[in-house]
Amino acid sequence: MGSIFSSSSGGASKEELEIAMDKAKEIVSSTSVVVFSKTYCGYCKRVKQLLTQLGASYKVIELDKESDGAVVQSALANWTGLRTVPNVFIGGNHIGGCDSVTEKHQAGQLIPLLRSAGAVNSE
Ligand SMILES: N[C@@H](CCC(=O)N[C@@H](CS)C(=O)NCC(=O)O)C(=O)O
Repeated sequence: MGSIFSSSSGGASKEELEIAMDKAKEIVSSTSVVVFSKTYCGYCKRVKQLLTQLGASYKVIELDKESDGAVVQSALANWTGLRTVPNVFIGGNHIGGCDSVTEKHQAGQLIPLLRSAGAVNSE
């Protein structure tokens, strides 16, 4: 039985957090690029636009549309230390939020990461 606070990010039970963590890890390990996002989040839109512009294939999990989205967000925070969205993973590695993705792109590191993850063509 879930906690009565299970819909809030701060009140998930240990079991709910473990289930959400397993789910997040399964998605990250089986997908080359994952953006944990919220539909109304401008930073998320920026990241999704950049990835689209670079021709990358990526999976988006809109946490505000998932019934367990708040718990998944808490599990991601425990795992990565990042409480906000977007929360981006490439090739199974944690990249971070919009600022980190943008910095990597400006440093010329994003496209190589996307290539080695098989998310863009590598010619
Ligand atoms: N500096 C962060 C900003 C991200 C941010 O502030 N995201 C907001 C949504 S637009 C957020 O996650 N707020 C808390 C929440 O929605 O739980 C980044 O570069 O990703």
